[in-house]
Amino acid sequence: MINPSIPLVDLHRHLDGNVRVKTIWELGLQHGITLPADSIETLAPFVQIQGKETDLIAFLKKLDWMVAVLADLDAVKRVAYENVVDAKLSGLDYAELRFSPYYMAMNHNLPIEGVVEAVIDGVKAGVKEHAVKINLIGIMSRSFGQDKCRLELEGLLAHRDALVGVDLAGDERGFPGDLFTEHFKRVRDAGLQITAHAGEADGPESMWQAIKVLGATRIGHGVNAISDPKLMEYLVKHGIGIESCPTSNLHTSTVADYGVHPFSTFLDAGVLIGLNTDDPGVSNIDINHEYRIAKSELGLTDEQLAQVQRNGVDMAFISDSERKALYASKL
Ligand SMILES: O=c1[nH]cnc2c1ncn2[C@@H]1O[C@H](CO)[C@@H](O)[C@H]1O
Ligand SMILES: [Zn+2]
Repeated sequence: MINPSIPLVDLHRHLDGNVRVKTIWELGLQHGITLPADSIETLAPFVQIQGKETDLIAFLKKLDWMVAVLADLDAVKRVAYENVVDAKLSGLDYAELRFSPYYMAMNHNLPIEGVVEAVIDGVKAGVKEHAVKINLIGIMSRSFGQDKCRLELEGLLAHRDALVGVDLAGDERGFPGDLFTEHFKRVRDAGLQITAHAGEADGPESMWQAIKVLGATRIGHGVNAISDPKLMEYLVKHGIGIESCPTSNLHTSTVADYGVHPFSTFLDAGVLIGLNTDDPGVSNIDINHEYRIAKSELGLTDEQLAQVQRNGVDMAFISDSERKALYASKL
């Protein structure tokens, strides 16, 4: 299913949506934080999807316990470190881990910039011990509004050199992209790449905005593009990458079931589309699961799966020489 001669990548993976249940439990104990359950087993349903949620907002609530236990910067560092270990354990050659420093900081009033530093430190420590290539994408969590996102951006830009890009995540419907026009101008001025969650909880207009107003060259999810032929054409013509996360789409009720997921419509149209996990801890999946689903439920052939695997490498926020080296590492 996964072609061993092509690098395996995951470009859409929330580090703060991938905290191990055991770690939530242990950090809760360590810091005297009251959790909604009295064992690891009974805690799991509070942080992992059971079946599916009614919408994106309900899904996102599952992440709240993952950040509720981040009582100090050591906890943040631990979570970042474990994310690298998890990426390695799932067989990834390269991952882009994204995180929202304000969301991680807010429960215990941690310094936003300190959270960014702790994530960078944790990832560095992980990479040192485990041979896997990792880059970081900073998130602005739109659900907290323009001002909080400004603070978040400042914390991120203070460590601009440790990042490859910036993303916009959270409540897409309630907080449209154009609220963050100024923010993304600063991101572009800083020379960082841009991806944005769009076409997940809202329609094609939200994707146009992400591309034309914010400057996104990749789109997270983008499921709803298929209702706009002009947009589909634009994606192909301009090589805009779609970071698809099918199981997440099922869990947020963005699609009713795998059978109606438009993944192969994108592929057939020639859109650069890849497979990713989104929030592996919340969805209780890994990247292998997504490739299995793509074959058994989305109906992709082995050839198409290989194309998707290469698409991931081709849309990664890395330089051409890094891309070459990544491909060469599998030959
Ligand atoms: O599937 C998703 N769609 C939109 N936003 C998301 C998704 N998963 C996580 N986040 C958001 O990303 C930030 C944490 O990294 C949080 O704002 C969380 O709500
Ligand atoms: Zn996401």
